[in-house]
Amino acid sequence: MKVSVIGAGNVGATTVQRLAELDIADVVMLDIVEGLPQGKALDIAQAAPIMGYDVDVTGSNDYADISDSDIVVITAGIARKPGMDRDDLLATNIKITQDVCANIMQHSPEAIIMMVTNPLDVVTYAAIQCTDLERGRIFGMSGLLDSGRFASFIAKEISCSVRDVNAMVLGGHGDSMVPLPEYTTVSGIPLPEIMEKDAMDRIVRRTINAGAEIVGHLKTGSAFYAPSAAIASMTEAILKDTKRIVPASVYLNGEYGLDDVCLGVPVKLGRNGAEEIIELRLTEEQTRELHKSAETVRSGISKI
Ligand SMILES: NC(=O)C1=CN([C@@H]2O[C@H](COP(=O)(O)OP(=O)(O)OC[C@H]3O[C@@H](n4cnc5c(N)ncnc54)[C@H](O)[C@@H]3O)[C@@H](O)[C@H]2O)C=CC1
Ligand SMILES: O=C([O-])CC(=O)C(=O)O
Repeated sequence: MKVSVIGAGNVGATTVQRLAELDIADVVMLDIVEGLPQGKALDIAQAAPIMGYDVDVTGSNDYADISDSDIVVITAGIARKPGMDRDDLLATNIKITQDVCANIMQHSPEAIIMMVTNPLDVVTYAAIQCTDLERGRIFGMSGLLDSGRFASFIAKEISCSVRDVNAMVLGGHGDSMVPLPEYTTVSGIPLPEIMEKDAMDRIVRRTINAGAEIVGHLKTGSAFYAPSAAIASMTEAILKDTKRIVPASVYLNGEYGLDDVCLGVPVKLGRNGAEEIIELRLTEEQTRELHKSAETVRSGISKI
């Protein structure tokens, strides 16, 4: 099997490292900067005998090298700095995404595409417009990351193992995201039964702001360890056809009462990508929040 990662920056290179360590597919890392993907790929390949993985890791500036990929992950684009919103990246990253998608269509048209570049939901919509892939074969990673952050804050708050927390965050990957405490459990126990409302509200707010919190610390860019973990985990679910259910940004065609927009909702991941959209029974308030989030994404889409 073969996975190509476009963009050899923080998210791209860390994703390649994680994928290599999973030992599930050969990996090609591509970037426009000459030498960058080659150097990082060599470094990761030289860790193979020490870490014990057998897959090939190569770096390239030539799209011919991504041919016959099973999955292409797109991380190419600029990242935000303190004081910026993800939407501030739109103009630059849409152009990059259009260029990258045209190249993928030329060199690996059968691949499943996972978008990562921000602003995630708008960029995913733009990528869908540039490709003629079946729905489900192109989607964005964000909800698994946001849910992971939510789960990590919950585990810290109640001092329990993160392994027992199963969190759910829907909506756009931005300030309008919709963490769902009612669909979040700790060892099967619904979160509202074991956490005070004040604490829950505080953790929800921190989850929504989690990307910006890291940007504020790093100053030079944004998060990449947890994002790459989410990408690698989703890639593994697809390659191994595990049918994991995780939130991801997909094109909605009537689901949740929404049309012609990309938004984070639970999907089933398998060999054909996001194979099924799961429709949760939301309360009126949750539905209102999800629709508000869709409006925010739509306003970005109108600027493409
Ligand atoms: N969906 C999500 O949850 C997350 C999304 N992101 C987004 O991922 C993107 C990448 O972030 P980082 O890796 O931290 O940035 P980075 O700046 O470290 O790396 C970006 C890489 O893209 C490359 N690039 C730019 N234009 C290109 C093109 N036309 N073709 C190929 N490569 C190109 C650059 O040379 C650079 O190496 C950003 O837009 C960031 O906002 C980051 C974290 C989470
Ligand atoms: O905050 C950012 O710009 C990067 C990102 O999407 C995240 O870490 O959630």
